[in-house]
Amino acid sequence: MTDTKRGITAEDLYQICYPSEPQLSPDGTKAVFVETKMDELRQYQSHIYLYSLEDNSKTALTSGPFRDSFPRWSPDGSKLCFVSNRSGKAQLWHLDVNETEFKQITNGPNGISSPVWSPDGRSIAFAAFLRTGQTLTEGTEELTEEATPKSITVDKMKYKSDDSGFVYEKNKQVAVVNIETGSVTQLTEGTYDHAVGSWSPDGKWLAITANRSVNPDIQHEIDIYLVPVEGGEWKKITNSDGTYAMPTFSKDGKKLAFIGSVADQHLYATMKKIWVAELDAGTVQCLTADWDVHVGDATIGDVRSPGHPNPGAVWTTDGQGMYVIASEKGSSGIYLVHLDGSVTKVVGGERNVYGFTFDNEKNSLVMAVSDSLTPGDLFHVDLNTETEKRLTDVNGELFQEIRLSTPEEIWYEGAEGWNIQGWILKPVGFQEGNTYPAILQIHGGPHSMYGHTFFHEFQLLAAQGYVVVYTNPRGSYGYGERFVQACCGDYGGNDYKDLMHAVDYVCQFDYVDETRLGVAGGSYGGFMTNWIIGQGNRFKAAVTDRSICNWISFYGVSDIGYYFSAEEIQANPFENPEKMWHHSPLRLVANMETPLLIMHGERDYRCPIEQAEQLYMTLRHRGKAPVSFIRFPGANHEMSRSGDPEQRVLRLQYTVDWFNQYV
Ligand SMILES: CSCC[C@H](NC=O)C(=O)N[C@@H](C)C(=O)N[C@@H](CO)C(=O)O
Repeated sequence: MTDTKRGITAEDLYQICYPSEPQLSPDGTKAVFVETKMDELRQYQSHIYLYSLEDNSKTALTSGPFRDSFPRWSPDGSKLCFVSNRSGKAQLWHLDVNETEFKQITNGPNGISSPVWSPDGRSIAFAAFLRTGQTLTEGTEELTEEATPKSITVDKMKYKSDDSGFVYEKNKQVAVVNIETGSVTQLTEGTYDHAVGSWSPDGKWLAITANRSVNPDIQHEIDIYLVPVEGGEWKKITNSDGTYAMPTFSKDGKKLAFIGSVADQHLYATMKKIWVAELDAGTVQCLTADWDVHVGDATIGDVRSPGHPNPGAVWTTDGQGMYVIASEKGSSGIYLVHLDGSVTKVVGGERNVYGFTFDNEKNSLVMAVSDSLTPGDLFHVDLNTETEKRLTDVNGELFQEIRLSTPEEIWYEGAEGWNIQGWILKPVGFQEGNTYPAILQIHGGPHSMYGHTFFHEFQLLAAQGYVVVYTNPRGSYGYGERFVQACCGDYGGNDYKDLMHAVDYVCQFDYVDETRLGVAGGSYGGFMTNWIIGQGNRFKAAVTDRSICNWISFYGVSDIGYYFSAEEIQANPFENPEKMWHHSPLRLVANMETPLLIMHGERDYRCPIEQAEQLYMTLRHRGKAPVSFIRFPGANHEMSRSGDPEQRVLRLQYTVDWFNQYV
């Protein structure tokens, strides 16, 4: 039979869509969700859809060239609110389920996010960025952001963020809007960032998070607070000893569950745990202290933008536990954490659960799931019968014409005999007896996890005839706390060896042509790519994206530089510049002879473009290896995942062209 299917292309990105944020209605008969896709102008659109679990119909509730998100049911299920940029900035909108008209509720000067309904359905709490002195005034007063100032006085260290740009004068504040009158009450103020958590069941308290330390530049702790909605004294729940997030009240209002980690020497290289506060007793306890698994979705992909609102800890009705997403060995699933600390896997499998909504009455859920061959779809799970039903197939038509490669999982011996997990993607159209070039892909973070999720770039390389190898070296999530922390202070040491052992492992297969190897990675993965080509000429070509090459300059220019390198490199430029330099690939340029493609976003504040500029200039000056430098105007660190669609496609094309030319 002739295979009429084709390999995936870079431009297929324009067709790929995905659902997210499923939210079951209070009666459990329907779910709303967000579907994100690109329009004919190659701009993102996201719309709110309604899925009826009774007749399996799917209806678009919103449309047009807008980004709609955060759909949330009112407690009685008669209304929906959502966030939309349809009037310019992201504002809160409101929709009566039986009507088609939307009503704008907020008019925050810099947009709003994260709406949460009050239990009586009269108000909605939300978060908004506000400049010092700026307020969320009542009603619909027209407020516009001032023009770019002629000068900027920087008087704090956390003054820019890759995500939000220059935040020198803005802070995230929590407010409550009455949906009938539109009156807004701002609950927080000052030069601190706050985030909305949940309402107490009696509607009197709002659980929020904030870093209100004396010096938030240096003290990174985030605390949980209870704020009385009608005014009065706040209650501080945690003790400024860690970073805590997403507090949710138990149904009886007596407990608060949240996700976080204690701040010891590690801020990032620490797995998130589940915590519970007993509000009357004033105690806080870590429920999962002995569970060596990261709470949250650590999976890294390149189709969905990271940081989709995650349900956090979802209490069971009997208050005896909570459902969470957690990440293990390349998969993320749903787990039930009991109050006694025991944990039951509720939804497993080789896949990436990136969102869910639970129906306690029916003991069922709707989840958003990706796997190696699916960018994302919604599934209904009935936990009584342990049956699953696929609700959407949003890329079904497109993927009918595409031949994808199915990854094969590998476990191999890394440095010090450690067991390392990885995957091999054989070329599309693979034929026994043939040999193929291979590309090693390295993820960033370094505290993230490759896994059972869709990766367009890998499929594209497989379609171009490459074997793609991707593994989780030490530093990755998914294999316990010791594994996550094992790269700290040793960048380019055993993490590098774990990756080289992966290359040795795949080169033992007859189908891999070990004379035709390439290497690619982004961010920390770009650091490692630079490091690898500084070690010798094993690879024929390399692609380094949003990379780090010099920890000394990174310290002062990255939004996280001054504390990220303290933990990850375990050095700073004023006490131990030698160590900073020792771990900097720029130190190794004299050895670099591998043809290198450098790609970087010009507005990347995480790994600023000066990193790419230094590497490019030094390599050009030496003139030993072909080097090409592609700058992406306006792009930030997230460009390859959620940036301008045309830039994303260009980036993929440059990558393929570079490997096709040199490998
Ligand atoms: C504020 S998040 C903490 C820093 C984060 N590290 C996570 O482990 C990070 O941004 N690190 C970059 C250097 C990096 O490697 N980023 C990765 C993962 O987001 C990337 O692919 O860009």
